[in-house]
Amino acid sequence: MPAEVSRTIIRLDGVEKHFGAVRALDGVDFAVAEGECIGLVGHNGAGKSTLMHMIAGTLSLSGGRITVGDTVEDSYSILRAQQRGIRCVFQELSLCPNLSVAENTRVSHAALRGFGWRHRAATLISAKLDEIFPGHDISASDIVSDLSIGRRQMVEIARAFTVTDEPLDLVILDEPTSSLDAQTAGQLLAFVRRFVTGGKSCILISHILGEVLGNTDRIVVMRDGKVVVTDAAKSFNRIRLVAAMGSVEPRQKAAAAAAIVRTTSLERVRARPERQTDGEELVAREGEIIGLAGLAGHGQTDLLLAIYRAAERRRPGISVTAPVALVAGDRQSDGIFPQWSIAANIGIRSLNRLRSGLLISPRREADLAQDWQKKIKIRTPDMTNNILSLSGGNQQKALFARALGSDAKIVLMDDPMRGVDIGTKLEVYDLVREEAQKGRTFLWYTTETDELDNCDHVYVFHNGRIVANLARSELTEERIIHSSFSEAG
Ligand SMILES: Nc1ncnc2c1ncn2[C@@H]1O[C@H](COP(=O)(O)OP(=O)(O)OP(=O)(O)O)[C@@H](O)[C@H]1O
Repeated sequence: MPAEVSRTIIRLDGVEKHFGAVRALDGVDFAVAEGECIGLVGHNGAGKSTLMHMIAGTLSLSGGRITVGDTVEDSYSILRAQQRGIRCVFQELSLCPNLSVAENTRVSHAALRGFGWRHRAATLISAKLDEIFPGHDISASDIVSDLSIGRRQMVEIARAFTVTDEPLDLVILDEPTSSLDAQTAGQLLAFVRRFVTGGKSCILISHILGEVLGNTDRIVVMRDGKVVVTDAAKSFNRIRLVAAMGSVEPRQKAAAAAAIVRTTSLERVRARPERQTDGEELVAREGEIIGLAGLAGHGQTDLLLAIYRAAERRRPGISVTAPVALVAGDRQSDGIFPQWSIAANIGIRSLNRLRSGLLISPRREADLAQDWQKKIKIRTPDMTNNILSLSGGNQQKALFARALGSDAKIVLMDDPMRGVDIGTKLEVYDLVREEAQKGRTFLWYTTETDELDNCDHVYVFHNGRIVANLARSELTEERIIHSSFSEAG
């Protein structure tokens, strides 16, 4: 990026944001130049999303100053940001579920009105989906609630890049690849490079450090509400980046390689996907960590949910022999109870243990919550705060605590590490392996190939069927991708 000649799109000076006692932003200076892609990284709760809310105008400042172009903005707002060509794709998706993809496009473009607006909206969004995600199978007439979370994320991203009568200079992408499989994420990152090469700007927030190192021009590291390091992306490697975030150096490969001794072959789950016709089944035993892999939306989540339901009520083709807990991947729609405290959200799966007589003991609930707050570092001053006061990654940690803190012998994980920072991820991997050693069974769907290193063996899915069963020694990215495109017999 030729910094001296580039126009500054937006500048923040000494920006503060307080939520009660929490200083989410504590004097942040930050600027975006024309034609650059900035990578923004930091631990869960570091303040990344809050900073993006400032730039997108969705939250007001507690202190400091915002300048867009040459204008100091005194009453900056979401409307003003849009007029100045600034858009944001937030972590929590904002599409209206009961509307179609085209109708959702109309919602963010007032210019799409009058006769034939529906057709114009459909053409606009379809063209952008084709440009960013060639080969996608989303129709403009699809109703959003019928789409998988990954496809919803694709629509939300494509919509942010559509242009009618308002300018478009800067797009903020807050963990945009969290629900996308590796191939779709690659399409998006390639598009982002084309976008910035064309003179536009992007801010990319991601916990997948390879994405940031490989696709951005400049990296900004946040820690506890402050910007602690800003430098050219090429001056970082993984070790420097992880150190700047204040986390430990990744060691999962070595740890995962540690021999896992199985003492029993007690079968816990046996499940055949509905569309499986060749007799192949998923089998999970006591103390095993079983991976589910393949392109997103190819039946992995469906099978986990079927197993979850089978624990309640018999289903053909599935046998489950012990209590089950689920860590949902889509925390917005089936994970958290938004009206409840963090502690209540964690305790809900352990009510029997928390009961004192007929009532839930607040003391026991608080103890359980505190114990897990320490174990996986849920960043909050008070576990009785509402769950929505947590950053996205910390909400995800609370869902982990709910499942691991329960008495379930079988834990189903539906791509649960999305949005969890690298330091915590490694601790959770250790925890999962420890729990497996003690006899728990894990079924773990993940879109991050690295995570499969923690598994004893991995079932690869394609078109709703198991197409390969790979032992840990056979696991390579190429092998998984190759299997992902093959057909079951
Ligand atoms: N509405 C709110 N009420 C109270 N506290 C909040 C609210 N929103 C954010 N916070 C707090 O502000 C801090 C920064 O949160 P933020 O969401 O910006 O973090 P983040 O870096 O985006 O984290 P993650 O990687 O988990 O998404 C956290 O301590 C969070 O709990």
